[in-house]
Amino acid sequence: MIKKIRLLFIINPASGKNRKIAPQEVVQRYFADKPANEITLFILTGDVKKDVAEITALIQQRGWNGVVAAGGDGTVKLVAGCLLYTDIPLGILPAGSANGMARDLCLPENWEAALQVIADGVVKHIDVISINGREISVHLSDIGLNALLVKYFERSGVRGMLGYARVAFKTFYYRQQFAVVIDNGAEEVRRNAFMIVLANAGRYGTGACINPESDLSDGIFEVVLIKQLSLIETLKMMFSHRPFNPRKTEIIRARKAHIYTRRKAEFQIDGEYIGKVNDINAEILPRALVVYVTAGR
Ligand SMILES: Nc1ncnc2c1ncn2[C@@H]1O[C@H](COP(=O)(O)OP(=O)(O)OP(=O)(O)O)[C@@H](O)[C@H]1O
Repeated sequence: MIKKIRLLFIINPASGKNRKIAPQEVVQRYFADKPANEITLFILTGDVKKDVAEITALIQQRGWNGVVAAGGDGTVKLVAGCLLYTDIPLGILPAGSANGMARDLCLPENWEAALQVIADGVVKHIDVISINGREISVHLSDIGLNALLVKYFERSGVRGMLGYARVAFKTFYYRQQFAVVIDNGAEEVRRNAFMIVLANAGRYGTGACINPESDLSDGIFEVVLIKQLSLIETLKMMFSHRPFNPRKTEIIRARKAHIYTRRKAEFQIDGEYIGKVNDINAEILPRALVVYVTAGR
């Protein structure tokens, strides 16, 4: 008997700026010869509050087999927030410009192959980080240098690798160290750092490995401190995709952490610039989210 699946697709029309074909076309084409399946499309409007309210209501209305985020990490985060503790699996159609979470889950970049992963129905429970009790981070959040890069990048409107490199050099030029106190319940650590990462996952969308200890289902997250930063090191991490020099980083494992910076610093969550902060309470929500994964991974 053919298994019937009922899927809700949340599509971000603004993700992956330069794409030639809309994800909904690929979804409709993929399911055209599978009429037993029921597909519903929801196109995000950009009004986050309204979108979240409508998606939450839709999720509660019907028995979905899965809800798919078609977009980048920001879209994945938005949909994940609506699915926490529901046991409804989250699928990812990597339609963003960088797709860090899809990469960390080793999902295929090709959309038909990514849809096949969802149709295959293999799932895994993963952790999520709660931030200040009102936000979640599924992938990587950080304070300092990279958040400044995200801010410049969002505001500059530039696209593509060359535009990214230009903004990255500008960010690097204006880098600043700041004093930070990190308390994970077991110890209080005082350091100077250029950047502090709250890492559920391991790699940025560029492929740069920031957290070699990443395990999405281990019930802990890593606080990664970048204490020294040279241009060569940064380029190496961005383009060779090897982990950052361990002598210049420090990794603190935590279930809960309080992070305090004397001076306010830039903050980003899953690729979205949040603003300046100096006080963050982060806590792991173990296995709060179910995701579709490639069989055998
Ligand atoms: N209809 C829309 N118009 C404009 N912006 C939108 C719309 N829907 C969602 N957004 C915004 O898109 C952002 C999320 O984009 P997302 O991160 O998924 O894509 P991306 O930036 O292309 O990908 P990546 O994070 O992989 O670089 C959110 O800030 C969200 O508010």
